[in-house]
Amino acid sequence: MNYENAYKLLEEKGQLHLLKYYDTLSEAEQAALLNQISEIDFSLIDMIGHNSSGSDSDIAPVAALQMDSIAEKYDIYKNAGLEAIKAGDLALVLLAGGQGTRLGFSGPKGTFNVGVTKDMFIFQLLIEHTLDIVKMADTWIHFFIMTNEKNHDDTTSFFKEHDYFGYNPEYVHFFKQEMVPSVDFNGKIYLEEKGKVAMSPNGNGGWFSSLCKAGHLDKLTKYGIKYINVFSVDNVLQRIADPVFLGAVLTEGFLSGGKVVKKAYPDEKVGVLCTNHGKPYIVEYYELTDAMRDERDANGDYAYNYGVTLNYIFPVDRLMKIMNESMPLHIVKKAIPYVGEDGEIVKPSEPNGYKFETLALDMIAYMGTCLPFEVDREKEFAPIKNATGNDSIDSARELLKKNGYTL
Ligand SMILES: CC(=O)N[C@H]1[C@@H](OP(=O)(O)O)O[C@H](CO)[C@@H](O)[C@@H]1O
Repeated sequence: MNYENAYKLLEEKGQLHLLKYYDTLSEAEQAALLNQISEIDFSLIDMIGHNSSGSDSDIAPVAALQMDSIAEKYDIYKNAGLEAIKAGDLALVLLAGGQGTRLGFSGPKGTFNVGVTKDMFIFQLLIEHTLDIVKMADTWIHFFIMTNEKNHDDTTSFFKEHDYFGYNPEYVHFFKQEMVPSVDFNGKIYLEEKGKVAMSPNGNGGWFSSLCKAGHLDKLTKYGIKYINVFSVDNVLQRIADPVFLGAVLTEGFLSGGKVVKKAYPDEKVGVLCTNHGKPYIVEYYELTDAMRDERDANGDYAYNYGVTLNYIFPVDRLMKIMNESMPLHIVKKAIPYVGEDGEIVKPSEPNGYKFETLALDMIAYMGTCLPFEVDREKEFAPIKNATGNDSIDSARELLKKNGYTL
């Protein structure tokens, strides 16, 4: 895109301020800015005021497949899952494109070292968990890793430096999460630097379209992959490619599944798997009303007592359908650093605009059915989200120790 075209487009969209410092930029910076402008999806900005989440809902709880029932059919599930893994039906997608702002760690989250006396990187732990299954199934499992524009190079070089922690590099595939612009409360796109539009990852629901845009759809087809186990980078204890989970989804006749844990307390920051108009649905913790939080079932237990761990199994054929659907867009208030009136960079501590996100949990609604599969939180749920307190490095270290890890 040349300057004239960019000018015309921005004038039409009411975003001409993005060129305010154009003349002061070097040639390379000018080219980079024009390139960024050419990639902006302006239709997002028209959605402000039309947040499509949370409207017209009819929410009801669903019963989880609990650990005691799973134990009874453990061998049946495990064998069914292993058979599918051996047949090459399962691939993995690690969501590592987030910005990790809450943790206050500037590198890619997966490169964070939870070890104390020795190195134990988050990526390393996740790969080691997967290697357990690779050995059990005696087959490599395709391992896709979603990064973002900002952490991609650091992530890929980290894996190379550490020899992929023993994984077969031919089975590791990286792709970048798409970026969307951040805007002020009036829909004006922010500049992050004089020659740079403020962009942020498009939320974890964008992973499948980003995977496809990166050209990996061919691989899914070529390798005959039928299911994808998608999971977050932050839970260092989670079981990945878990044959028991996959086997339960398959044998119980569900189209998808989500691992859930019994909530530690009613306000725990986990999404709850339920139904909306009879279809599987997740109410995120910040959308859970007090009435839902306190509702009891016939046994006197909390009705929405199970939270998702962000570890799902999705069927590839349904994911392909989603590509043509427009996923609900969450317009989220955030504190966005920007170039102020005087040209200086401002770092606000309070929200000053919106970011646009689609969420992985919204994909559930397109899956037909979803099995809430209970796992033991002491053994499988150690998310690292914050620097201290709940879901922190400290709490994760405690849980790792309880599970026999020497840190
Ligand atoms: C959008 C999304 O997927 N949110 C997830 C995710 O929460 P965050 O606070 O966004 O990290 O991880 C939680 C589990 O740690 C899960 O319960 C929740 O639903």
